[in-house]
Parts: sequence; structure tokens; C-alpha cells
Amino acid sequence: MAAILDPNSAEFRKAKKQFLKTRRNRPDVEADWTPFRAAEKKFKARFPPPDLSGVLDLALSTEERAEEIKRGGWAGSLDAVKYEAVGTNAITVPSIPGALMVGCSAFFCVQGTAAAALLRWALADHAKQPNDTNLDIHYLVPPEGVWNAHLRSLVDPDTAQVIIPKATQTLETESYAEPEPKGPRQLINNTPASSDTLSVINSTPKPPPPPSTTAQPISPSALLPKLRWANIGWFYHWGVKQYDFTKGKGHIDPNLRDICRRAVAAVDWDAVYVGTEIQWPDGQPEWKYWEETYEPDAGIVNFYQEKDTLMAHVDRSEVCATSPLVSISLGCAAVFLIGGQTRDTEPVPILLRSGDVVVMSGPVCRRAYHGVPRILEGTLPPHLRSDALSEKERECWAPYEEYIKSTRINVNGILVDLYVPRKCAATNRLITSKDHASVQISIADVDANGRALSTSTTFAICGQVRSQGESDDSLNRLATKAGLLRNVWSYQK
Ligand SMILES: O=C(O)CCC(=O)C(=O)O
Ligand SMILES: [Fe+2]
Repeated sequence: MAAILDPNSAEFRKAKKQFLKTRRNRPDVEADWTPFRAAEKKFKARFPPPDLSGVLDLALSTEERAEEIKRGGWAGSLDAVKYEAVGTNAITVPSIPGALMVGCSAFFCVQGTAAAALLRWALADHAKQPNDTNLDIHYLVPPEGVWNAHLRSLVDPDTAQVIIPKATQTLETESYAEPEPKGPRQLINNTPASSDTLSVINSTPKPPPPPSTTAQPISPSALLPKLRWANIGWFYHWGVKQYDFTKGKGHIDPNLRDICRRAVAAVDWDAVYVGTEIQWPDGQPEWKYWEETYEPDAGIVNFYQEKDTLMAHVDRSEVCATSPLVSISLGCAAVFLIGGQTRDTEPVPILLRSGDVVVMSGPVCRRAYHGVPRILEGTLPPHLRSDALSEKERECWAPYEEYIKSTRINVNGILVDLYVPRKCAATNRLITSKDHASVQISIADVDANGRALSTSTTFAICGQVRSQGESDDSLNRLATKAGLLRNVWSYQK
């Protein structure tokens, strides 16, 4: 059981003492909190430890996870939140259209050796150059990355390399962004990305963030707990909260791509979305093609230490605001909150355990506030512990277990690009994301004087039809069928 839950433990007594001390000096500010803020405060509280009976905990629906739940001591409830099954692999939360958990109850999407492999990848293979991490802003991290440097220092402490702060080495002439103001983190209301704002986003200067001037030389093992994120695919600029498309796209790990695509393919999307067409860009039922077209091209690995939190935010930097975001949890469990379009909507609390996969998609859910107010101490599942391994494997796993027993890793994959699945109006076949010769033509409706009205009819034509010189004829045929043209063929006869 997590020590914080045991009234006889030192952790419990310390949290109580701290609570009584801070209570005394605290002005009564609760009245001003939005419902989202109030929920964050509730789950963040160290004392008394939060009551999770209002948190949806799908692991309770399967005997296979009983041991994991018992060991951790934290449990939510199965009927805390109304949910509905979508096929056999996923559930939706009807109050947040588009929020899904996949493979979370009877079978797990990422468990056992697959979970261990993803965890190893995140630490040893991914959190290093050429992928950016938060550590690169402030330190000259060696090319092998902080995790491998940490592993080497465990094997041979005498040769352990000290990692030097960047500020002592870089040229003063380098131009950096303004340092962040001191005090609580400022919330940047960045422009939501869309095809209309893309040129503004691309022309916004994205200077590198300034390195800390107070960072000190540090050992890899002491630096490791400061690892907070590693970029996947397209590079994200945290200062302006926009993608920096000028830096090109980083490699997408094939295993991660496969997990994300399998999660998307496991969902019966029609059961989730039929009848909502009107809410989608151009009224297009995009979800019908996701199994084929969803291709993660960006993402992030988040590393949370026990007291870390992720404040309420909306992911609004992706140009494609409807495509699925697949999010995988590894290591310690967490309380995940997902609400509405403002912080005034009461969020739904969901307990995410190691291996659980959440998919956020569609116009409502992708722009919903969400956050992670609590990492639940002591919740490492048995399959990530070395006692589940053979003696030989145990030795290599020991440092991973030591790290992950008080850490949560979240890996997510998203489609940032502008690509929206459409069918070619001429051939009725799907236009793929690689079909750069495809076009979309909107034919405006006109009034009696020939002036364009605000309504139009849209046709998408794939590159193959165009390369065969067939688009003119196709458009004439389509426009005639749509009642926009008459007698166009007669003069050809
Ligand atoms: O850690 C999580 O589950 C959520 C992460 C997230 O919302 C983000 O990276 O934007
Ligand atoms: Fe997010």
C-alpha cells in the first residue's frame, strides 16, 4: 500500500503536519476556483489523501488487475462516471463526446513485455538527440542521453561524467526568447492552429528558450528526475506553443506507430460518431477513414515524478483538430481530468493505470480542457517489477524498476498535419495523405446578378484523375449531376 495512505507512516504524519501549517496562513480563496481548478486542488491534496470514489477506475472490472489494485492501495469506482461500451475493446464517456478508453478493462493494449519494451524505448532510445528534451534547454546533455549516461554511471561510478549547464558554454551572441517571468507559470493563450492560421504560425519567430543561468554541473543520476518531456516527430516550440515546421519532422518509431494505429483501428467509430456530421469540418464523416488514414506524425513523451502535475490545458497547436490523439500510460497510475471547452465545466475524473490507452478525437474532445493533477504513489503494476522476471532479465531491469516505481510515463501520438481524409468525387476512392497532386474545388452559388453567395458545392479530385487529364470532364460530369451545369456535353457531340 502507498505509504501516504497508511496513518502510521512517516509520510502520512509529515503530510498532516504540512497541511495543518499551511491551513493556518491560507486566505479563503476556494470561492474563486473554477470547477476544473477545484477538482485539481482536490486530487492534488497530500492531506488528507484524496478520496477516489468519484474517479472512474475501469481496472476494477477485471480480476486480472486485482493484485495491482490491492498492492497500490488506491482504487476508484466502476460506477463513478457514466460510460458506454463501444464494441468489445473500448468505452466512451458520453458527457465528453469523443473521449475513449481502449483496451482498458478485459484486455490491455500495452501490458507485460510490450509495456516494458515501450518504457525502455522511451528512456534509452528516445529521450536523446536528435529528439529534443526539456534538459537540452539548460544542459549540454551527452549524445547518448541522460538515461544511458545514468546507466553507465551505475556500472562504473568512477568514470561518471558530469553534465555541464549550457549557459556556461554557449556564445553570448546567440539570440534567445525572453526568459519566462518568475512566479507561477503563465498560461499562454496561443492561436489555435488551423489551415487559416498556418501562415501566421509559420512566420512567428521561434527563438530558442534561454538556458538557465543558475544551473550547476550535475551528475546524470541527479539530472534524471528533472527529465520532463521528449519530443516525437514534428518539433514543438514550448515558448510560443506552436509547432516549428521549419525544423523538419523527427523519426516516428515504428512500434509506437503500430500501437497508436492499432488503438485507432480497435474502435467502432461509427458507433461513436454517426449523427454528428454537422459538427465536423465541411460536414465530412472523417472518422470513417481513420483506420486507413490515421498516421501519427508528432507526439510527446511526458515523464512525471510523484509530485508533478500537468495543469488544465487544451491541445490547440495541431492543425488537424479532429484526428485521434492516442495516449498511453506507463508506470505509476494517475488521475486524469477531462472537461469541456472552458474551465467552468466540471471535469470527469478517470484513473489511468499502466497500460491504459486513451484516445481523444473529434471536434469536441480535441479542444476540451484536460490535465493530470495527481500521480498515485506506490501503484507500479506487477508486470513492471523485476520479481515478475527471470533472474537474468532482473539485473538489467533493476534500474528501470528503480526509476519507474515513482514515475509515470505518458507517450502520445497525434496527427498534426493538415491532412483530412476525403474521397475523390470522380473515382469515389480515398485520397491518401501522400497524394500531393489532389485538389479541392469549391463552386460558389451565385445570385441572379452572378454575385457569389456564402454557400458552395465542393469537389475533391485525386492526383491520378488530374494526371490523366480527366479532371475537366469529371468536374463537368459532377457539376451536371449536382444541377450546377446544363447542356455542357451537347456541343461536343
Ligand atoms: O499525461 C497525460 O495523460 C496527458 C498529457 C497531455 O495532455 C499532453 O501532453 O498534452
Ligand atoms: Fe494535452
